[in-house]
Formats: sequence, structure tokens, C-alpha cells
Amino acid sequence: MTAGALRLGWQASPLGVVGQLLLALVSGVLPAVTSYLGKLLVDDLVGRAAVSGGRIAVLAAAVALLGGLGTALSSVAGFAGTVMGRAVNLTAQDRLYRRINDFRGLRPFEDPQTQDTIRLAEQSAQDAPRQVLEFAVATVRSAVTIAGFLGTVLVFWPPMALLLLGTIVVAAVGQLKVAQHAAASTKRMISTVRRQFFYRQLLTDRRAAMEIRLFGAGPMLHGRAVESLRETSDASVAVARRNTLVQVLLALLAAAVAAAAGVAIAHQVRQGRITIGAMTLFTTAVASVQGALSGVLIQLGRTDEVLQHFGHYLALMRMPQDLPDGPTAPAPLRSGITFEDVWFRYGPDSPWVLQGVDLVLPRGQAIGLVGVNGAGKSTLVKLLCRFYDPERGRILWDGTDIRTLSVAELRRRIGVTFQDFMTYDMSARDNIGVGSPELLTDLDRIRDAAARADIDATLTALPRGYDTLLSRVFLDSKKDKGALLSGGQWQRVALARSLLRTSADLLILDEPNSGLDPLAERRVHRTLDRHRSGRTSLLVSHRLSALRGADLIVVLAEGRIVEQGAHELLLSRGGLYAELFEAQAEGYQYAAARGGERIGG
Ligand SMILES: Nc1ncnc2c1ncn2[C@@H]1O[C@H](COP(=O)(O)OP(=O)(O)OP(=O)(O)O)[C@@H](O)[C@H]1O
Repeated sequence: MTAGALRLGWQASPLGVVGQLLLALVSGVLPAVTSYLGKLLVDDLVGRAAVSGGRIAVLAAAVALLGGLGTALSSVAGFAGTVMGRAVNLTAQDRLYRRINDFRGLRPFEDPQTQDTIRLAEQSAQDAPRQVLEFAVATVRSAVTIAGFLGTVLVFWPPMALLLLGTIVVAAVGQLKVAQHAAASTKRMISTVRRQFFYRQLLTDRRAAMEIRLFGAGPMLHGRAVESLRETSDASVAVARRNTLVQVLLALLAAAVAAAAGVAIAHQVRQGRITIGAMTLFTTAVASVQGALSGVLIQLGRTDEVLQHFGHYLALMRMPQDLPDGPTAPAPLRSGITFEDVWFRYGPDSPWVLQGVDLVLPRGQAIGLVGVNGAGKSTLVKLLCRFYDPERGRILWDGTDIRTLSVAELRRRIGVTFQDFMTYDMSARDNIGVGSPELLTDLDRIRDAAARADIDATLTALPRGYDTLLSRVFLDSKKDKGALLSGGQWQRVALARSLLRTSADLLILDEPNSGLDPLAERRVHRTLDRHRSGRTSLLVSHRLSALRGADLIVVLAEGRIVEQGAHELLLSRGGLYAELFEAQAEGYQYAAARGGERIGG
């Protein structure tokens, strides 16, 4: 893991790594050299032998200058560390987002474990590589400092060196334990943190605000948010408590070592075995070794903790693809798309959602897909877009299994409006242009798509036309007004997004009209009918009147196709379609009759 983090640092900026290590080497060796020169100076000053004034002046100046150089170097090293940290962070984040974008299907975004891995990886991508580098640099610097002082201490009094070494080992083990405990606690708490984020977001979400206020659900959500916050706070207090205990014990141990050293050195000086200069060197050595050591240990503790998380970053980077990609780009659709005995379920323990679907979507035909809630219509659409692969059976594009086709190229041939479409906090132009990013600058094409979705006039009338932000989230100034659209207007923007791909071989519309007013629905339907004629399209809708003109209507029930044919044929059969259609028609007739009664009576 450490190697992985260091490799990332090296790849981000090899020059930076070398520079940092060189700086660490020089600044690591300086304290021992300065202290040694200090010893010579003190011995010269208090010694009985006559020493030239020149030598004393040179030594005194050198001690002062080296001290200043050390301070200057540590400032330069700090700056180099910041620059290096930024470079590493950028590389790590760049790779992380690329990896997330590389997931072809939806499973990684639905699996809570993968979600946790992504969250932890995101967190550690920011910290771990920079921290490991800092640790490596601090280790080099401290190792050089400690080696220098240990060498001198060893020369004058070997038992002292052993004592120092013992403290190093105890402190290292203590810090590691603290860090491991902290990392385990973070891992345990991750789902609670996720819950806490969720409730906090919910409490401030504009869309949730209405229901929460109307239903009086605020206190309940607030209670849950605070409860999860309390859980995570208790866990971090426990970690801090253990950390403090270890730090206190280590500080006491260090003080004991320093006291023992002080007594022993004073004794040695009194007996005339070592000079006063050597004593100053000793005292500095103990303080410097302990200082360097505690610096490394603090870094070690932090590094171990972030490295535990960095494991998630590496795990994410190494995670196998959720869907295999095919090598060939699909040719324009010639004959049609075929579902061959397709079986699908969302998880190995989940119920089957599609159970042996056999279906042909002939090229150039408008197909309607009908079924009660939960019948599997949206799932069928998702399989067609290859967000998942069937567990059994095949989906064929002109006879070729879509699993053998390039996922990106296949999707390029499909235009879709999803039932749960996105509303982006971006400009109106971006909101439509995102449907075909290469057309983002082609306002004419964007307006044409908007016109077909019956939303051009609304967007043109916005304060800054198509450049108006459809949100109030990212506004820079009060003058730069954003706009909020209604549900039906958003639906038309989403529709325009999919209509932008005029070259798509297959147009899929999953409930494109559920939020439209009757007049807008009629207008949109007329344009859609025109747009769909001669193209292959799949329209999923509960408004059966919208499907009357379809060439073929397919009825899905419990993941099976139970009927298919044209509207009139299905009505005459008196099956599920006829039942659904009559239930809807009855609703209108009932409403009309009640209206008549009221007017009449
Ligand atoms: N991501 C998912 N993970 C697990 N189960 C899912 C997922 N999406 C849908 N399901 C389940 O699959 C079944 C079919 O859902 P689907 O959305 O395909 O139905 P639908 O026919 O489109 O329904 P509706 O008319 O309500 O939109 C449902 O029982 C649903 O709970």
C-alpha cells in the first residue's frame, strides 16, 4: 500500500520527490553538525589550552549560520511539500474520477459496499499519497538526524544509545496501535456517517422541504440525524481518549529517559570523564532525537491511518469491470432488436424481474410498452441500454449479441428519456446539450430539440435565455438570476435532451409525458409522433391513449410478455391491455358523468 502511494507521488512529480528527499537529507544532517560544532566551541571556550580567537569566531559564526540555514531550509521544504502535495492530489483525484466514470453499468452505484469504498477512496485520494510522501520525507530527515546523534552518543556513552533505541521501539508500537484503532473505528462508522449525511441533506433539501413541513416529519428526521451524529461523535471521542492515553504514556517515558540521561551525564562530567562541550552535545542529542522521533511517530500514526483508507483507493482502482466491453461498434440498425428468452434479477437473492422475455423491436417501428407498476418495463429499458446484462438469454442488435458490442458505441446509437431523469444545476443550454456533449456549442441544434419538446419559448423567455442557470445553487452574484422550472417544464427539457441525438437509431421514452398538462401533452405527442415515424422507438407509458398510434403494443406482466399487437387487436382480445385501457377510459367517463350531473342538477 505504501509502495502504491509512493508510486503515485513519483508518477505525479518525480522531480518533486527527488527534491524533497534531497532537502530532507540536508536538513536532517544539519542539527548533528551544528551540535558538534557547538561542542567544539564550548570546549574551546572553557578549555584550558590556548585557542586562537579566529577559530572561536569561525566556530561561533558557523553555529549561528547553520542554525539559520536549517530554519530557511525547513521553510523551503514546507513550500516544496505543498506544491508536491497539490500535484499528487490532482493526479490521485484525476485517476479516481476517471475510474468511477469507467464503470459501464449501474451495479457499482447501487451496491452499498462499493458506495462506501468509493467514499473512503475519495477521502483517502486527497490525503494518503501526500501524507505518505510527507512521512517518507520526515522519515529520511529524522533518520539522518537520529543516526547522527545516535552515532555521537554511542561514541561517548553506549548505554544511553540503547536506552534511546528502546524508547523508539515502544513509541512506534504505541502510535501504530492508536492509528489502527482509529482506522477500524472509521470503517465501522462509515454506514452511520452515510446515514448522517443523508438526514442532514434531507433536512436542508429544497424539494424535501415541502413534504417534511406538510407531514410534520421534521422532528423525526432531526432526531435521526442527531442520533447518528451522536454515534459518530462517541466513536471519535473513544479514539481520541485512547490516543491521549498513549501520548501521555509516551511523554512520561520520554521524560524518564531524558531525566536518566541528565543524571548520568552530570555524573560523567563531575568525574571528569567527559567535557562540558560533550555534555551540551548530549543534552541536545537527547532533545533532538526525541523531537525527531516524535515527529516521525506522529507522521507514522497519521500515515498508518490514511493508508488503511488508501487500501480503498487501491481496491477501487483494481475493482474489476462490472460489465465486459465488446470490441465492435454496432452498425446502423437494419432489421431490428431481439430479446431472446431474457431473464434478469437485480441480485442473486432477489426475485426475477424479467422471466423469459421474447420480443422483437423491428427497425422503423414505433413500439409501445405497457404494464402495471413493477411489471419490469424500466428494467427492460435498462437492459437495452446495457446498464446490466441478462442473467440468461440474449439481446441482439441485428442478430449480434449486444455483449459483444462496444458499450459506448451502442449507447451512441440510442436516445433515451428516463423515467427518473436528471435535473442538472447548470444552464438551460447545458441541460439539453449534455444529451450530446459535442453539440453543446451548437445553439441552433439545441433550440431545435427544445422546440420539438415544446420548451423553446419558455427557455428563450428566461432572463438570460438559454444561458440562464436552471438552479439557484451556483449563482455568483445577485444580478445573475437563475430560474426554477416546473416539473412538467423539466420533463420537456429532459425530452429535448434525448431528441438532440437526431442520429440515434433507437429512441426510448420512459414515461415522457407523466408531468405534462393536457395541452402540452397533445403538442408534444404530435411532434413525437412525427419524430418517431419511420424511426425505431420504444415508448413506455401508463397513458394508453398516447400509445394508440404505435405500430406494436407489448404488454408486460410480472416480467413476462403476455400480449402484443396493435391497439385495436388488443382491445378486441379483451385481455390485460383491454382491462387497463377500459379502466382508464372509465375514469374519464365517470368524471364526465359526475360533471354532467353537477351541471344538470
Ligand atoms: N435498482 C434496483 N434494484 C433492485 N430492484 C429493483 C431496482 N430497480 C427496480 N427494481 C425492482 O424491479 C421490479 C421492476 O421494476 P421496474 O422499474 O422495471 O418496473 P416498471 O414496470 O417500470 O414499474 P413502473 O410502472 O412503476 O415504473 C420492481 O419490483 C422493483 O422493485
